[in-house]
Amino acid sequence: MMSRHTIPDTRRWVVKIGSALLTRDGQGLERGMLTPWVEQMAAHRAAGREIVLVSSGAVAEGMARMRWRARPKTLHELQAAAAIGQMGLIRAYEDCFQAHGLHTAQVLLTRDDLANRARYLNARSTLRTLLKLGVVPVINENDTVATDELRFGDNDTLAALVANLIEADLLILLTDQDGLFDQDPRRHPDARLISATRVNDPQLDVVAGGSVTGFGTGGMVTKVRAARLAARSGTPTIIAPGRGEAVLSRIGLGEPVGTLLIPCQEPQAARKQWLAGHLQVRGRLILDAGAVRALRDKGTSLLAVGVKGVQGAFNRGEVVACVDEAGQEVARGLVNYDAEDTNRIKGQSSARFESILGYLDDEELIHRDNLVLL
Ligand SMILES: Nc1ncnc2c1ncn2[C@@H]1O[C@H](COP(=O)(O)OP(=O)(O)O)[C@@H](O)[C@H]1O
Ligand SMILES: N[C@@H](CCC(=O)OP(=O)(O)O)C(=O)O
Repeated sequence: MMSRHTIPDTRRWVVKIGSALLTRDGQGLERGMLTPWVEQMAAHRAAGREIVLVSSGAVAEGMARMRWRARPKTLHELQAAAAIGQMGLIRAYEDCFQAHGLHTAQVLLTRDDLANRARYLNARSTLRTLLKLGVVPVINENDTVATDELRFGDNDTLAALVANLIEADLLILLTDQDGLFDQDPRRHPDARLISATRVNDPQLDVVAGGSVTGFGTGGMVTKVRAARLAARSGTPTIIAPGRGEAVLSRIGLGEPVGTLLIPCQEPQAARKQWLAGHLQVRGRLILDAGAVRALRDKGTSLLAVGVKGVQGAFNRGEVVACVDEAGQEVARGLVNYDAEDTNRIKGQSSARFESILGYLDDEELIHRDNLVLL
């Protein structure tokens, strides 16, 4: 099993710096704050590690520049603040990394970019190319265009999906606390730090609370969820204190910093991770009990004969959720027929597809290679 001892051998890191840490309670960015992190990341780069940075703080920096004291309420003001602040964020990182002879690249992503297969593959190749060129990508959500339904919302989720995208060896979430505690240390001064546990530890759902500062988003809830997402590519997560002395250097040495969340499954194939990380599905297929058993226990493809109902308007090749009769999601996958044709062939064996539809594309409704169990 992986442990702290294996961390020094990790090569590709995603480091996320959270809003709560960067904003200094709404005062905006201060370059001096970035200096130690950048210095340590540059040292890791020089030692052969690849680093992708996910940085929050655009909205807060935009607010500070416009001298807005309260977080704006309307979406367009928030998006304007993000656009203003992102300039400062990127400029600050560029200056700091340049001082170490390193180039940076700005990458702004929306949830849709990772949900669309072609754009996902493009983002992956671009990031890989940047890493090969020795550049440090600095990623944030593209807040200017992201609408509510299309948002990651918090950068923990974004960082985890980036870790999946590039199959990172380690995800580090730098925050304003020493790590994950058994209760929120802001409210309970006697809270105790959890040093390491597996991502499927049910205790995690009990202890992780939300964010209370008004600057961070999601708190520990989204960090635990991010660790579980990252685990799909076999990537362990460390939630660590951004203000801790030499925090990134110590993590690289395998020292017991923060909270280590350990994956407990074999890494999934990249295509399956993409499916599982898909935050939006186009439709739902309601399966009978036999089909649920076949998917879960036998790892088979989904056949139309086991489908009782079809919901949503989806096209061939889009992602749909497979739910049991109680509505619980069992799996998701890329469907081989559009919603209208799926409705016509549901409950039927593939031998009848041609007479019903006038053509036969695939015998399976979802092939097992394009299906991931949840
Ligand atoms: N069990 C817990 N352990 C540590 N912090 C917790 C816990 N539950 C809730 N929190 C809160 O999570 C906050 C960090 O999350 P957040 O504000 O979203 O930061 P960031 O911007 O770094 O993502 C902490 O300031 C803390 O108040
Ligand atoms: N994209 C937003 C950050 C979202 C956010 O606050 O996330 P987090 O750092 O996880 O609390 C920004 O740059 O302001």
